[in-house]
Amino acid sequence: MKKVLIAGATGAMGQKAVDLVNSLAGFEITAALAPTLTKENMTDFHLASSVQPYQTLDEIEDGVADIWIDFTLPSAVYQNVKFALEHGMRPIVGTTGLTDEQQADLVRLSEEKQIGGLIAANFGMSAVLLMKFAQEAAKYFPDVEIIEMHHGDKKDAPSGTALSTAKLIDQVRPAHETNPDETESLTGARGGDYHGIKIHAVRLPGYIAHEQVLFGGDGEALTIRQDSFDRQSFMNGVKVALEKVDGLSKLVIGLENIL
Ligand SMILES: NC(=O)C1=CN([C@@H]2O[C@H](COP(=O)(O)OP(=O)(O)OC[C@H]3O[C@@H](n4cnc5c(N)ncnc54)[C@H](OP(=O)(O)O)[C@@H]3O)[C@@H](O)[C@H]2O)C=CC1
Ligand SMILES: O=C(O)C1=N[C@H](C(=O)O)C[C@H](O)C1
Repeated sequence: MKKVLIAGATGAMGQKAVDLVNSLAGFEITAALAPTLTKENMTDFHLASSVQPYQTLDEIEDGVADIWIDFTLPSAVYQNVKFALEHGMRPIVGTTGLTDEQQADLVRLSEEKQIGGLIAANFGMSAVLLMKFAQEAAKYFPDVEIIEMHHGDKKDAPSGTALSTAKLIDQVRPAHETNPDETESLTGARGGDYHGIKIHAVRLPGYIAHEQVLFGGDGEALTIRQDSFDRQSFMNGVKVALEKVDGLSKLVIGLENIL
């Protein structure tokens, strides 16, 4: 039986992860971490009374879990994953907001400790395919902008998926010219900028997680779009990660690299 700790167990994604692990044979939630989680309110979050609740990292005992699932906050994820690796737990990380330096640092630590895990900006198949198709299209359409649309509670912008999409496009797109005369009469009107790729972040109630990649060419355009209508859609990817994490020898970046 693999022992699992869920960090962010009280959150929107953490709750989906709790239900997933509760439903899987061969895995057991033994611990959960969230600042407001207590012995008293644990069952409200579908956690069995045998689960050890923690509110802070320094309370967590050695050996309490083999696998660390993380759906927390951009401000917490680096310390969490570092803690997991330093205490022999295999991280499966969905939380966004890690900088390139933080990610590289965690990969180095995982190599040093020889502990496998996964960091995935998006566990949904439609988003993984969107990123793959967008990278392919960028070889032929260097003029591209990204629009990501999320629920109003999202803390980080742009989304991790949009940033990953921009990085993948940046790896392959040919050099191209931008309009040197462009100005903004309203700051931010042209969106965020990743190496010349504009990213526009929309936050509205009713939305869950959606992304469009717009390519423009001479007299034609290509739009690639994905929609996550239900957070349950991310759980297929988390399940694959749970099944494969034992076979990984370091932190892998991107769900596509373990499929
Ligand atoms: N990779 C993917 O496929 C997906 C990734 N995400 C990402 O997952 C993350 C979480 O999203 P979501 O569930 O919507 O967010 P929520 O705000 O709903 O949940 C955040 C959770 O983190 C907990 N938390 C807050 N601070 C800490 C801390 N210092 N240590 C540990 N836990 C903490 C909160 O606990 P409390 O309730 O006690 O405050 C809560 O349980 C985001 O980064 C989001 O972008 C989201 C969807 C899919
Ligand atoms: O906060 C969310 O909801 C999501 N976060 C991830 C991201 O930032 O890309 C994945 C998905 O977009 C949902």
